[in-house]
Amino acid sequence: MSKEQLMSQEERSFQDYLGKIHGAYSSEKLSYFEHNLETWRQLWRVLEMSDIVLLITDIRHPVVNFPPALYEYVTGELGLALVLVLNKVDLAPPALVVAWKHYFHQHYPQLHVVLFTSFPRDPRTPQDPSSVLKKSRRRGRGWTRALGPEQLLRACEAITVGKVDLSSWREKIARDVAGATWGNGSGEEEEEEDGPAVLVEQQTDSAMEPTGPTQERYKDGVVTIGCVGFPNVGKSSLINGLVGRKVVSVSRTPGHTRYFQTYFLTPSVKLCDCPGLIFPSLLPRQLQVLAGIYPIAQIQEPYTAVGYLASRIPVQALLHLRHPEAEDPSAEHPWCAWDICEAWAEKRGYKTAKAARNDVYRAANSLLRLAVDGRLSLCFHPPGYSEQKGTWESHPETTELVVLQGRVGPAGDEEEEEEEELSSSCEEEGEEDRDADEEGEGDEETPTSAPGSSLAGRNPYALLGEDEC
Ligand SMILES: Nc1nc2c(ncn2[C@@H]2O[C@H](COP(=O)(O)OP(=O)(O)OP(=O)(O)O)[C@@H](O)[C@H]2O)c(=O)[nH]1
Repeated sequence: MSKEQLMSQEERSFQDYLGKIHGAYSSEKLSYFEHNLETWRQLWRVLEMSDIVLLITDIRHPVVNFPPALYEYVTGELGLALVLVLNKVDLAPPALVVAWKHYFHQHYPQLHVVLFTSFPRDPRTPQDPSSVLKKSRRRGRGWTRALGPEQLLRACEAITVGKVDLSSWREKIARDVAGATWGNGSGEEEEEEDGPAVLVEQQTDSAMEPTGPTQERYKDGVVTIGCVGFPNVGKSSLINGLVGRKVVSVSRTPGHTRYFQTYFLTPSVKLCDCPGLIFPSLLPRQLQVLAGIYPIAQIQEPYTAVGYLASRIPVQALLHLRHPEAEDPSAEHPWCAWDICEAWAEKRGYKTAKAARNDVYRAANSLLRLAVDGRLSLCFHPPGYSEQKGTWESHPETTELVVLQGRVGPAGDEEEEEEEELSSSCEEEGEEDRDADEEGEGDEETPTSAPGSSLAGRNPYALLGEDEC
């Protein structure tokens, strides 16, 4: 088939596909999903050129980010190894992470499951609740602190056994670990001395040409690892974490990566970063919002999603909110979503421009952003988790994960936190703001402590209810 024939066939099939989906399900039921064929093409091309596919998911809601159709296609039709990366494990209790790992092993036996975080934190150290208002920034050698490269290497060694020499990758990890342990924190200087560690290939039109799934595997002794997943699950951060420094820009705005790029991690390991892509599903709207699938800027009625969040984690306690009608702050008052938004607007000083009333809509958007960013962390459980919680908590892999995270954290000079003015207005998700939204590096502002820390010493994870799944 010529390139033109194939392109037009893809176009037709895609239109058919969209037509069938929209014909079978009402728009209220269907989730927000990718309608741009170019983005799907990038996924197909990345899968075609890969020897191993990494499907990156957010540990807070991994099933939301796991399309079973992709599993079937990659492992069945393409016959490739699929590594499921449960990413951002710093945002979930270790026992829950391990329970999810086993859930996926059990339901999708061909998966290799790897745990990862670019921001490891010692789960034994109680989290300061004022960290809700803080944003972590990574600088210099901070990226070498990622937890998971070693596990990922082991999975790739098991997959490629005898076909590619991955010793250069193993040596790189050893160098990174030594650097992170013995480095003196002035990462940026060291980085410059190291010189460029990776060769970045910008993709041209020819890279977008289909190669067909029969492409030679492990061409020239190089393993190509394709990183795919929903927007905002941390694909770019994971690549930075593997490389050990920032090679890909990271943003909390979903859809930041637009074109796929390849990076040589070592001479025999090539990484390929694919733009995030949302698969269609029948997920309720509130869940789509909290999982970062539905753009917050497009929500007309944010209060139901706030209510969904607040009925699962104690938002008002975590944010030290005072009930708008409370004369006596110690008295118990029933809260509704509107009260929470009103109290948050009051606390943050959000006022409407005209009447200078509390800007409840802005407050609702702000709360949803805190949830999507993971600063108010709502995690979903695999079925049956609550009944077996004790078993998962005492599971040897949980203990291992706690020790591992503790060994990497706490953050040193390489990671800084700063209190952020929480933004929530709709225009902030506009085109021109995307670049401004990119997470910076090297910002040297002094961390500030947030007022009122009576929750200090309490772990917000422990506050999760039992019915979140
Ligand atoms: N807590 C935590 N946050 C993370 C981690 N990895 C990434 N993030 C945050 O998640 C957001 C998205 O990260 P990216 O690496 O840009 O995600 P992406 O999947 O490349 O996003 P797209 O470009 O939209 O496809 C950013 O705010 C990151 O700081 C992690 O391991 N832990």
